[in-house]
Amino acid sequence: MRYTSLDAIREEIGRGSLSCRQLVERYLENINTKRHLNAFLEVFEEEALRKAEEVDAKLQAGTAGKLAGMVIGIKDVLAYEGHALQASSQILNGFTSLYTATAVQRLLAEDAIIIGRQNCDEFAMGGSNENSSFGPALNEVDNTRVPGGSSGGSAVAVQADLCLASIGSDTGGSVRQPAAYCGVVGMKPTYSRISRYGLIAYASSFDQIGVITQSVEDAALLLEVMAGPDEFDATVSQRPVPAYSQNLTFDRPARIGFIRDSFESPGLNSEVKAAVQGVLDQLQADGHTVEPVEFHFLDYIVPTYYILTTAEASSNLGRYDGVKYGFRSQNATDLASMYKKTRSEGFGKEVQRRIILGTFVLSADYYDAYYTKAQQVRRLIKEKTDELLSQYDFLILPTTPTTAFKIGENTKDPLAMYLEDIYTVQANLAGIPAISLPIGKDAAGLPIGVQLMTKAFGEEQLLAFSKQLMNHQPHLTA
Ligand SMILES: NC(=O)C[C@H](N)C(=O)O
Repeated sequence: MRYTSLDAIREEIGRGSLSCRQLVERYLENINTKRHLNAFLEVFEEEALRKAEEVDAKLQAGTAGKLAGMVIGIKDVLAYEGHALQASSQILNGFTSLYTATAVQRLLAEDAIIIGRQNCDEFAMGGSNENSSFGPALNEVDNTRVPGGSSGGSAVAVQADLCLASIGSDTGGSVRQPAAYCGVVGMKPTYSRISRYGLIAYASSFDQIGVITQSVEDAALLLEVMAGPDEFDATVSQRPVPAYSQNLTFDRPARIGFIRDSFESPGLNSEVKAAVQGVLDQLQADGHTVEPVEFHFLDYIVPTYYILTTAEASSNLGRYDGVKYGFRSQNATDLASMYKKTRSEGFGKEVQRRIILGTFVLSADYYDAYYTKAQQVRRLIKEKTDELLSQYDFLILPTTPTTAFKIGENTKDPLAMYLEDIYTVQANLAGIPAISLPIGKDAAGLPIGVQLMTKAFGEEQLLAFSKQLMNHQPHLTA
């Protein structure tokens, strides 16, 4: 028996047959029996139980917040005061957060229970969780396969019923891709919708906090709680936040464009293609307008993404120098060797690769050829995407070209790994919201996800339509 939404939990609590303490005990037991999945780097056992008792008392008194009964795991890139934080990296070994991320603070203020810190790719760089310095998290469906990444531990935790929801971050698909591989819901809102204060920076013009849940309803509720202006992050939108969870009805025919180029790309697995085609057919049968659209930038989006994100990362990660945070090499003889050795020993291979690539594209001789050019292409991608979204309510495409691949399969070939992001990075380049919904399984039982994108700040219609899509097709429920 598993709970698939906060509503189901609250109903049971209301009936008197469940308390928050019992709920947390149940998740702790699951975490314990499924330790091999390596989803959590740390479990806040005592603290979660204490908080559960507090929430039980508040529920009795009628003073509990919106998220009472919601047990959440947070990706190891979100600051939580007094708790270790290390982006799954050795360079932050021994570091403790001095403050709490705004998003996490808002969850706590609504009585969410934070149960632990989740495994991910180092500094959120990766698509398989294999770049974690704590080893990969494992896909629960098949332990020889990756859960996706970078929010791999967060997706597995929801897949394996170790918590009800997870908070991850999405720079180029890090919430949606693992959600697809694990058969759960993953949503990344509009860039600037949620404060990034307290989120470890990877590529600041792309990074967004996102949610991984079993139901669209829970995604809506979490987004509504975390979103909105924040004095600690000047890039956050001042737009008021709609009550997403109260407006989940979508009762008109939608105009849907499916990106034809994404269906014709050679790397697309035939079972994934057939599953997404099945969704399109169903939508059409339901009276929605479904039309193919041209998007000729597909070949450019992965290079553009990796030039710009590595450039931003090379700058953001400059702060880890052994002076201020976490790890410092013991093998240094002078200041310069301290910087060098700290960074060489503290960062893993993929992070070093990206710092070097980013430094290269920003170097004086190559700046215009790569960085400036990539900024221009980003603009074109954004303009084309916005244009399509002025004609269509939603754009639909697969979340990923394949289902979860084998551990080790892509580690020797970074380009193959980067190409897994081909369908997800468009939303980050354009700054628009996108969601991955579970739509079934391949012959081996591996989950498949479909992705929907909508215009900036269109979260309300995206969530409402997603709910309809999930409810309407019985096989779509997680
Ligand atoms: N961080 C992300 O959103 C995932 C992407 N695969 C990356 O490595 O950049």
